[in-house]
Amino acid sequence: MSENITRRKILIIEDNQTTSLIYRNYLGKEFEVTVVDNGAEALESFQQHMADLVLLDLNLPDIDGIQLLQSFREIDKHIPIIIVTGDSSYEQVSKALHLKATDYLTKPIDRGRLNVTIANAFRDVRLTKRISHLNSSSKPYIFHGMVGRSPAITTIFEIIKSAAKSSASIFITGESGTGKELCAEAIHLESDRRNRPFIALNCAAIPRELLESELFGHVRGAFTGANTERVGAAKRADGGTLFLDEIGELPVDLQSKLLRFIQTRKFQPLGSNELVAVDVRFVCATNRDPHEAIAAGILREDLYYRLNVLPIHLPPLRERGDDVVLIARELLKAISLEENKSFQRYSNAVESVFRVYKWPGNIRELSNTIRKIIVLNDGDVITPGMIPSNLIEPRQQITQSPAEDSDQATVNPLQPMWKVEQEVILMALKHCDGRVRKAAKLLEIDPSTLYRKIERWNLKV
Ligand SMILES: Nc1ncnc2c1ncn2[C@@H]1O[C@H](COP(=O)(O)OP(=O)(O)OP(=O)(O)O)[C@@H](O)[C@H]1O
Repeated sequence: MSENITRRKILIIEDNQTTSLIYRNYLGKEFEVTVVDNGAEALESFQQHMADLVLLDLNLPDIDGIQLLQSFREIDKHIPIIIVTGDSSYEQVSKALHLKATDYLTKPIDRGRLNVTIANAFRDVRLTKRISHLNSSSKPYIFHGMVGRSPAITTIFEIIKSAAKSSASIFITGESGTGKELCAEAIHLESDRRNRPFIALNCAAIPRELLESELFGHVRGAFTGANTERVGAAKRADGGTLFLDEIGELPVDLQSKLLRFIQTRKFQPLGSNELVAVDVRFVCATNRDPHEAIAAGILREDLYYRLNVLPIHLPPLRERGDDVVLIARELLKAISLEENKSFQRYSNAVESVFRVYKWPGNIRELSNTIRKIIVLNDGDVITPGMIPSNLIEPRQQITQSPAEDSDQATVNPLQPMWKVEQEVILMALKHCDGRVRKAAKLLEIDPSTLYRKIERWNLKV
């Protein structure tokens, strides 16, 4: 290795001398560390681009740490900023994460956790750079069944590829229906374990009293009704991947057993005195916010940190831009075939509705909606009249937030012309049950003009 490799720089903002000494001791060998003990100096250092990563204590003598974080983000959107709190107040952490802090640590600082958190933050920056390079070239958009071309999802494809190479545990978060199980399978299929089993256990779908036996198995006679021996998911996954979905639903005492299993790679089936050793890769998922689950005492913090070596957050469908249409088209092909129907495509207006609707149930909701449309209708083209009415709420397609609307109202009592036009078009569409031609007739304009306006403003018909 070259002697001249520049060490990465970490800016530490910490007013407690003992803590900053500990940081120097933990990080000084690997990184070039600069420590400042107040907000003013921190801002000055930051503005001079002295750092590749920032460790920011939120409780500073001269300035509110949250404010400082906000200023840093205004200067640099991408630099990893890890915040440090003394009291792990969820409110403060949540505020900081909302302001795009990369991660957080609570005091006292644990050396292992500090190293993992910093390594993850640097990894994310590397990936972001690779992704922006990839996004400038054309690329396939189906990855192990996951459809998408948006930067939000191609970032995930890259994370999966790089994470699959290691054996480290992976913690997937994301709203319900965002594809967490599909993502876990993709990790397995990308890894060297692909020819060994992928075992998924949905902790929310199994009665609590049966969970331990489902996970670790039991010997005959372990409990009333255990007439035969049962091999649990942990053993069945030997050599492969064990996917624990809805990990927050595991009772806390079972979470301790799982933690021991992860640490030792050994477990005891129910009713047995013998330890069974296996080689498994852990992937787990939750649709809860893990920090909230920890604060609520539902998820053990030590288990979370054990599993969260490589975090993956799946973005909701509404943040994946035009992927919604790409996914909808793939689903149309597959479901039409399954249901023996002849649908070939969506009308432009329907695709506009898909783009504007927020999809709270994400891809599962999209898939269910498309199946419902296909089952209940016939033809080649899916048209607005076939769409369930819950997808079409008045004013939903005007993308301004209510805050923007009210600002506008206080400053200027008159509406801009485009807005008046949008409202009239929406009223007409609503009046005509989304039938564009009928609405065009009512408005005395050409249907093609109306279609163009619907497209341009992404109006929901
Ligand atoms: N990017 C994608 N492209 C196409 N289909 C997808 C994509 N992501 C998910 N799906 C499909 O959406 C459905 C929901 O996915 P999955 O079960 O993996 O979500 P989940 O996040 O695990 O949901 P839950 O939190 O409710 O368990 C599945 O049918 C899956 O095949």
